[in-house]
Amino acid sequence: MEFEELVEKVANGEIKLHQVEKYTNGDKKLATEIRRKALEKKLGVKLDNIGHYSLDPNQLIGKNIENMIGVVQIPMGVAGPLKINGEYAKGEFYIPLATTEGALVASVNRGCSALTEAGGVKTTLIDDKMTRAPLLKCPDARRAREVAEWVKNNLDYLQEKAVSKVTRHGKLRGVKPFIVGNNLYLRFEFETGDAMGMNMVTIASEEIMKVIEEEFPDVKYLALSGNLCVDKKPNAANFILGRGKTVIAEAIVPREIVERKLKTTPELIAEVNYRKNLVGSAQAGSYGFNAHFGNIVGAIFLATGQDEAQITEGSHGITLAEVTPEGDLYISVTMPSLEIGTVGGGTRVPTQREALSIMGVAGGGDPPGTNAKKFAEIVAGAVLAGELSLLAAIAAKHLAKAHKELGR
Ligand SMILES: CC(C)(COP(=O)([O-])OP(=O)([O-])OC[C@H]1O[C@@H](n2cnc3c(N)ncnc32)[C@H](O)[C@@H]1OP(=O)([O-])[O-])[C@@H](O)C(=O)NCCC(=O)NCCSC(=O)C[C@@](C)(O)CC(=O)[O-]
Ligand SMILES: NC(=O)C1=CN([C@@H]2O[C@H](COP(=O)(O)OP(=O)(O)OC[C@H]3O[C@@H](n4cnc5c(N)ncnc54)[C@H](OP(=O)(O)O)[C@@H]3O)[C@@H](O)[C@H]2O)C=CC1
Repeated sequence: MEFEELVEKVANGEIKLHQVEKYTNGDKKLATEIRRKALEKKLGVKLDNIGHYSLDPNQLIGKNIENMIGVVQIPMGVAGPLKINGEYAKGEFYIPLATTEGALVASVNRGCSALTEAGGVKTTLIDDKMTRAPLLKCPDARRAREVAEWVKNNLDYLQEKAVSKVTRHGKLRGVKPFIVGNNLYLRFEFETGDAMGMNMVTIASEEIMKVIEEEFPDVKYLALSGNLCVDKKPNAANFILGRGKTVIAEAIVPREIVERKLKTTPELIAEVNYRKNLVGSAQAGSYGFNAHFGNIVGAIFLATGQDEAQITEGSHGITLAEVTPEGDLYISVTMPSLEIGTVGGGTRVPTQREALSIMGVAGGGDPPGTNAKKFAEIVAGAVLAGELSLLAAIAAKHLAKAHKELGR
């Protein structure tokens, strides 16, 4: 069939959007063009910019996207250099940020400048795991408790019998059972190397369920995700137990730098932080005891091919600010659930992979897991820079002015 005829048939519904590849000999780039042209025709709109891209749909469709019609472009800026004294990230880093919010990159850049001049950010990884919590319906709570005990005592067996069959890097390292009435939620914890790990742990958890169904025929495996994982929703479980990387970034910023570069004082930053980020957030019932983790996490996620829905949990966390006995500023960010990876998912899209390469974290680490850990430390450092700058701007009453000048 000719191009125009195919466009017409897709526009009038004779060929469904997801069936176009059947008529292009599997050429996904051509199918992408046909879908977009058909949509233009049907809706009477022009989609020229969406149709302008360097990515190859043949590499993306079937791995990263379905019904592809083109690409959305988000401007990418860079903040830095940011000096990080981490356990995995050591040195000065530039941070790619994809955003359309004017003043955001300038703000993170200012934070990087102040922190680097102050000697850098110290980062500490507290925990690293990806979780999946299948749901089992048991005859009663007592049976649920028995099953949970069996699972706790048989992790090595489950690793060997189930997990190792479907992944090399995925390792079952723990389980936290929750019982509600006759429902059993098994929150499995896995190491996932450099992958964020959701596909890996989902596939592994299904294998585990097969073993459990065999072992406990009276127990009904009902759902692979029982919502105690917890994926892509604000929640207390991840805030308390952690998910993905749990990471802390901290720094001491000398008073002189706070006054010169941030136009305020350590005392005012500490007071604004206490009354806004701690008291204000408590009153709001928020899991974000911070000013804008979501801004920096979101911009880095979009730039580097992370799962954008997990910005939700990335926005959880606490910012602390206090004046040291020497009169300088101590500031820290504690991020309980930063779900990120440097392999898999959107990280293999060429533009996103280039963004990861700016930080020296594209692909798998040697040994596996070290690249993702390094990336987590860099993200936490960037979040600290963003918090410092925004808190300072609010303390100095510069927020509205900054957004008038850079954001409209
Ligand atoms: C805008 C600034 C940085 C000006 O800050 P300033 O101190 O007036 O700027 P400056 O010209 O004196 O320069 C100081 C440093 O800022 C950086 N800088 C300065 N200008 C630029 C620029 N154009 N591009 C890149 N970097 C820039 C740069 O690093 C420079 O130092 P240097 O490196 O030159 O030694 C400051 O006012 C600021 O950070 N404001 C806060 C803006 C912000 O954080 N916005 C985030 C979004 S707000 C939001 O979405 C969340 C919110 C607020 O609703 C959450 C909540 O409820 O709290
Ligand atoms: N399935 C679901 O329920 C959900 C899926 N997602 C999506 O899942 C995707 C991410 O899943 P994820 O599991 O991270 O990625 P992948 O599914 O791509 O799994 C990672 C792959 O990389 C391989 N690998 C090679 N080198 C390494 C290394 N150094 N460290 C770790 N793995 C390595 C793994 O092999 P091996 O396994 O043999 O170790 C595996 O095949 C995203 O697209 C996300 O949007 C998000 C939420 C839920």
